[in-house]
Amino acid sequence: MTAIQWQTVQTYDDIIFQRAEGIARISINRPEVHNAFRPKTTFELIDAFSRAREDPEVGVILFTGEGGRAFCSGGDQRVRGHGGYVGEDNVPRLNVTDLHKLIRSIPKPVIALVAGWAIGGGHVLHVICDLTIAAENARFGQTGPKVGSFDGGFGAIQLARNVGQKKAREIWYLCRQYDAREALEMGLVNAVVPLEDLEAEGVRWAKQILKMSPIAIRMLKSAFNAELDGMVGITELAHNANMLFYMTDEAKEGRNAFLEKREPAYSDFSKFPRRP
Ligand SMILES: CC(C)(COP(=O)(O)OP(=O)(O)OC[C@H]1O[C@@H](n2cnc3c(N)ncnc32)[C@H](O)[C@@H]1OP(=O)(O)O)[C@@H](O)C(=O)NCCC(=O)NCCSC(=O)c1cc(O)c2ccccc2c1O
Repeated sequence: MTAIQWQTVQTYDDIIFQRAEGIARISINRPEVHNAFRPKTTFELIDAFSRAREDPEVGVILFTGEGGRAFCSGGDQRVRGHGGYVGEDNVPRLNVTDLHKLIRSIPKPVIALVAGWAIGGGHVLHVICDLTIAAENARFGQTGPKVGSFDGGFGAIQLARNVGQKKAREIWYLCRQYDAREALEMGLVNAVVPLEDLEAEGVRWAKQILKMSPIAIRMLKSAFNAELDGMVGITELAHNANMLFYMTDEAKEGRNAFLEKREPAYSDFSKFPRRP
């Protein structure tokens, strides 16, 4: 049972976006196809995640799928066309890349709550999340080489960071499926709980994180990413340092001197120590 009263934030066709007590809940709502995503689903997810990012009341995001039988089964193969997934505008695209980058860089923890299938591109989505809590009925795996696809981005590289190179290659080369216990053993998920407790457990983890320092959590996510994300990761960490610097009197002295049009030299930084 979930002891939380979710409020709808925004209404969409393919997803549900709710919020309560500092937690956002974003859920794929296409249970008839095991929550496979089409371009519209992905655009809606990007919109909801962006709103959750901008919302100062939200500290943690739960990412899940409706129906209890699937988190997500990846790209909707019925609309897979020539060079991508085809949306209502008839244009083929792989817009899930933008969702991957957003979940990666959003400065708030994203927790995947996986019931049932997390497979193909749906598996990649949980791999990218900061944490994963699995229900006992969860099943994990990649299908790309079976269905003529592959994800050489976070789907391969972050997976290898999570479970090690040998296991990641096994998962991709053999396209086997793994149950929740196996997933826990290999470090693919953080915890396994009964299906009926999944959401409550996610809320419990989120509430524990919400008690922590938001800036400490933000800097940690940024630091974990920076090691792996090259110039983009270092840029995010560096700009978080900017955010902290802008909070100091030293940085404010520079801004004030400019605004006050002080002459001849703008700023007076002499009172600020040069620390060891
Ligand atoms: C997940 C399954 C193993 C479940 O099998 P099960 O027997 O339990 O259920 P059904 O197969 O009967 O499924 C019920 C119902 O759902 C439909 N369905 C399931 N998955 C999809 C799907 N992905 N697309 C469309 N429809 C789906 C299924 O057809 C049934 O409908 P009915 O009308 O027949 O009742 C099994 O369903 C399964 O293997 N699913 C496919 C998993 C898969 O291969 N996914 C795609 C992988 S590729 C991908 O996701 C991908 C997407 C991207 O955007 C990328 C972008 C960039 C790089 C790579 C990308 C990428 O790899």
